[in-house]
Amino acid sequence: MTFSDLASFELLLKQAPGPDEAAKEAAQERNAQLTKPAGSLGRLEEIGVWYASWRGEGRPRITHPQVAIFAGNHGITARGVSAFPVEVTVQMVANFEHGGAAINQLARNAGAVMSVHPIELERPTADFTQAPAMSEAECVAALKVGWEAVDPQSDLLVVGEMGIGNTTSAAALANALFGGAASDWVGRGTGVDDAGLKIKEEVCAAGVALHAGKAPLESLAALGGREVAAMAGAIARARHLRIPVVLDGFICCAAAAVLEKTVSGALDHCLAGHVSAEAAHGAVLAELGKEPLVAMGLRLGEGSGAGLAIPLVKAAVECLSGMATFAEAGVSIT
Ligand SMILES: O=C(O)c1ccc[n+]([C@@H]2O[C@H](COP(=O)([O-])O)[C@@H](O)[C@H]2O)c1
Ligand SMILES: Cc1cc2nc[nH]c2cc1C
Repeated sequence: MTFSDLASFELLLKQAPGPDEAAKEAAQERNAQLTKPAGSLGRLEEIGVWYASWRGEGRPRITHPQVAIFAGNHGITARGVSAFPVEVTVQMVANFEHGGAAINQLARNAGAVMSVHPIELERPTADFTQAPAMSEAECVAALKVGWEAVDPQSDLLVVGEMGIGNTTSAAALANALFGGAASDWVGRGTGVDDAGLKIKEEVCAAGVALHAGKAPLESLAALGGREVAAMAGAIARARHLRIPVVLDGFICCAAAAVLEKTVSGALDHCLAGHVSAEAAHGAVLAELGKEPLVAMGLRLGEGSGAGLAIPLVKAAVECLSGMATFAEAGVSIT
């Protein structure tokens, strides 16, 4: 299964499998018999049943979580939209590869295997206030990096990103997808001051105006970045492989939103891992109808919020599949 242009990628999105209703019913039935008052594990119960429905098993386990980190560089960094220099992208890729980043610790903490995918860092995207950030072919190539990064053997996926300037790209994408004003979607990213925030707003508004009226996947090419497209590709592939996904912060969710806006329900196999401190992340989650698992004020990206949430998803599945039923434990119901 593959794609060669945005139209064939869209077709794949439309052909994606849905949840397994028999597995869902089996998990619900099992959940109802476990040694606890009905509903007393709260959202853990919902998450366990949701996970079972995507895996097609009434009593699943999570043994092979995967964290895939994508990196890209952005032409709009020349406009002064970040608190950090563009070289930090490649430097952080080296840090990921050497195990020194926050996500390395969070992935290990979660028992996840981590892969790092720098995408043509030496060739930044075009400044989207002047031209589309990527051609269709460049966007398709980046979608494919994500598509191919997913290990078919994994049973939970986190996608994360690294890309100086990408909160501006994500803000423009969210603005194009959801409407409103640039000021609704820009935030401080790595920590820009008020002057930087104003530049971000202008850059976002100019990009959205230049590329107005495009379909969501075309907006991804016009306003996104290579790491943004790769995350979208990975999330779409995970759906085909029935691998549930934990979404990360603002940039990850902007990438995911492209899929949802292309095909409604395209993110039904995804949970929101956390709500980032980036100003508009909550609004993106609200648009996607996702309730975050964790709200701890993170605004790092690189998959960190989702990595932090993996153990919660594991906990839900362990309870569903590992607990004894009332009958097995000899615990009285009445
Ligand atoms: O995930 C988030 O919500 C998030 C919020 C703020 C910043 N980031 C990270 O910071 C970088 C982008 O910030 P900036 O200021 O360069 O646009 C990029 O590498 C992201 O991983 C990520
Ligand atoms: C140091 C640093 C680490 C990051 N990790 C993800 N985005 C980042 C941005 C910066 C600046």
